[in-house]
Amino acid sequence: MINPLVFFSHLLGSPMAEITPLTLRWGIISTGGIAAAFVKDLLVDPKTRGVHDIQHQVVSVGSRSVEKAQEFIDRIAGGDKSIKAFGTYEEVYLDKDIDAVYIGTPHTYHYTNALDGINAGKHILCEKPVTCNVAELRSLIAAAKEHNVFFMEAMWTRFQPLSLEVKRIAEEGRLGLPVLVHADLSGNFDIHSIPTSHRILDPALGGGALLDIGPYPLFWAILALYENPANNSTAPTNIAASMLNTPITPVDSSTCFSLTFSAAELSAQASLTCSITLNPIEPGVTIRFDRGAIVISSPIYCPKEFKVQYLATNGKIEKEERRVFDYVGGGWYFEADEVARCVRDGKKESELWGHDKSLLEMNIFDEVRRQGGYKFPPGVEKII
Ligand SMILES: NC(=O)C1=CN([C@@H]2O[C@H](COP(=O)(O)OP(=O)(O)OC[C@H]3O[C@@H](n4cnc5c(N)ncnc54)[C@H](OP(=O)(O)O)[C@@H]3O)[C@@H](O)[C@H]2O)C=CC1
Ligand SMILES: O=C1OC[C@@H](O)[C@H](O)[C@H]1O
Repeated sequence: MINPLVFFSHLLGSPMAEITPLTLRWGIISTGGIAAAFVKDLLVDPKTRGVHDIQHQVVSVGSRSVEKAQEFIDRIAGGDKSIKAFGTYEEVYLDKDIDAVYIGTPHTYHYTNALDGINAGKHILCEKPVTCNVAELRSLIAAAKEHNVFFMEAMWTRFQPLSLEVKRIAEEGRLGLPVLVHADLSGNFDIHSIPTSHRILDPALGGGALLDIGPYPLFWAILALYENPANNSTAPTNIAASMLNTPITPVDSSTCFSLTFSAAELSAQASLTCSITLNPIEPGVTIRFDRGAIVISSPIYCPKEFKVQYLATNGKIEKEERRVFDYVGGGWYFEADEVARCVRDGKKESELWGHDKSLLEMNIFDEVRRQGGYKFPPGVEKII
């Protein structure tokens, strides 16, 4: 017989729950900037964000050099002696003490790294963009199904409390249906000062604006338009794109792409831009509806506030509500919590950022690159 107190408090993630939290044991691939940010967040006590049903443990770190792996553990995890430092990624995939692998290498390595982890029977959280092209992604999804493991692109913004609230308001009906999304992510990478071997400039590492920061404006279009029930999960009927190249290497410095959703009940468009030479703008995202707007502050990968504007019949703003979000840590642990819960519950993909959304993203990026004339150097795409 189910004890209702335990049952309901489990659903609420309450400390009253008489359950042992699941500990997800992580192996980390690479020691770069995002791997450091992700691991710092894994080390934040989940109770500080009201999470009591799962927890995280960093078990091993793999780098192309064992010294770098150890230096990473010393710098990020206070030299924790229980964390293993490996000088190859393979040792992480084969580590019997881990459940899941986090991949933080440059874009063009994601396919091979994720495939190696899947083939070793590990659950995978792989940085965005999940692969170079949709063919690679299809192959990874097939491999994950064959090996019966969880697989997800690390689209961390989807799991942040602000995004969950934006989605709730967007779909509750008061604003009507969404009509237009404007979203921009720009970041000045000082491309004239960094080496051409930097991952943001090197085409062999998938350099340029689209693949690195394009996922975020697209994410907001997916959340607001693709996910809207009136869209019935249909892909855009039109994609139009253009790219500006850097004068330094053949990667895009800025990209504009627009999407039209008109196959189902929804008639809506997204106008999306990204740049590696411009500074961020405010607001980063505006979602316009029949009867109002949601206006989201930069940085759009981890916004801390948004405004909801309700329009009167004359089109003037009759009411504006401001919502502010704050939390300890960087905000990457929300995606890690999702992985832990999915693994605990035997799910092979997330309901919030499932394979369909990564496939949509990579299909759109392939088309934007085709229209913009962005080609990877030969051999970079492992599957075409
Ligand atoms: N979700 C988010 O907020 C963010 C996501 N990202 C994504 O994470 C990925 C990595 O970005 P970032 O951490 O900034 O990159 P970094 O250059 O800082 O780190 C990449 C790491 O990958 C490893 N690596 C393996 N092969 C290569 C290679 N040929 N050249 C360079 N590094 C290599 C290295 O680790 P080692 O030497 O230890 O093997 C390196 O430290 C990208 O796909 C990016 O899109 C980036 C920033 C933020
Ligand atoms: O994911 C990202 O978000 C922040 C950017 O600065 C970074 O280059 C990108 O990879």
